Amino acid sequence: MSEPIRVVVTGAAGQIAYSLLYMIAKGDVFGPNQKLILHLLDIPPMMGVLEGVVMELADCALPLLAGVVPTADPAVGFKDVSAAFLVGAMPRKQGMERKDLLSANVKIFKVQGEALNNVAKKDVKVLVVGNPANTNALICSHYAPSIPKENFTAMTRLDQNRAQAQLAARLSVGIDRVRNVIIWGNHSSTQYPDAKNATVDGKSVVEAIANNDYLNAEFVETVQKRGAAVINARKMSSAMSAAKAASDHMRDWFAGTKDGEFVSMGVVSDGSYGTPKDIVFSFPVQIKDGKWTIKQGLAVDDFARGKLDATAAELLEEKEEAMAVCAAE
Ligand SMILES: NC(=O)c1ccc[n+]([C@@H]2O[C@H](COP(=O)([O-])OP(=O)(O)OC[C@H]3O[C@@H](n4cnc5c(N)ncnc54)[C@H](O)[C@@H]3O)[C@@H](O)[C@H]2O)c1
Ligand SMILES: O=C(O)C[C@H](O)C(=O)O
Repeated sequence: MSEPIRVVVTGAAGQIAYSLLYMIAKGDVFGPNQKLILHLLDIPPMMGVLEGVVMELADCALPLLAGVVPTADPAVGFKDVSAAFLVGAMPRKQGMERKDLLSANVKIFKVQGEALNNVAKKDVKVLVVGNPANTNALICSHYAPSIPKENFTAMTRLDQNRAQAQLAARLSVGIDRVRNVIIWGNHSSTQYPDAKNATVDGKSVVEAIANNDYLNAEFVETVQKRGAAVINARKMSSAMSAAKAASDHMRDWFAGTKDGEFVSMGVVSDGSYGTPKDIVFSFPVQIKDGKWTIKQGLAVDDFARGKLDATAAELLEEKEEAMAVCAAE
């Protein structure tokens, strides 16, 4: 059993954290042999609720959980952490787009970037879940210049899981038989869920489904709008599935991807696939020894090109607005 690592979850009194903390503390993310000290960061008015979460974590009687640090102070929350789940932010309500949250939420990620810069381990792996996730991750990295840009990622794994589930249902096969579906771009309704490189039992999904109208329209729109559909039904945004996706994202980042497989993560663009540099764009990545690399050489046809350009344009607009909000602080 190795020494405990410190892991922070922000928004620890909120609904995603309520599912996520249990997944982390029972070993789903860092494995069955890795002890943890969980740092739980939220805002001062939520400290009473957080006390209840701390009690429940204790009552789960989890052998891997070596300590819990509840706090409203980012300097304590981010101190010496090896992994950071940045969940804490306002969720959208019915009728809103995720970018409507930008001016309220982006300031949180400026403050937390500065705190990570000052007190976290320099090799901390940061996953931004709070929306608009891609742009918040960019801002967080911008205000943490002593930590490599590669260490900041945004979550599009929920979109990937949704896409995989849609394809598996369409094909009437188990979820684990569908691989390598890609989410390109922003975690927003401009994202491009791409089944063209996906496989079912190692064979092409495009050939198995044999219906390009479905793959280019209904499939894309269902995944793009799934978050809104959950909000319309639950009157609250997705939480259990978001926690599962955050757990999947961080597990793969630490443990690596399987040979021949890739997963989607929002990462700082290096210009791959003709995208603008220095925005956080979701790409297919392969991961080895804790480092991700963008999967190169996949075909991008004219249809896909239009989708990639549209989602990149939205990210450039969000970046400009976010930088202006932070500069005005
Ligand atoms: N990327 C994704 O796929 C994805 C999926 C689902 C939800 N989300 C986003 O995740 C965020 C959280 O969703 P939720 O349902 O858990 O919301 P929630 O309102 O239940 O919880 C958010 C928590 O964050 C806390 N918080 C606010 N400001 C904070 C700060 N400065 N520091 C620390 N904590 C702070 C709040 O007090 C609250 O406890 C939202 O922005 C939501 O839109 C993203
Ligand atoms: O859609 C939302 O606002 C929440 C989350 O980003 C989701 O995709 O479910």
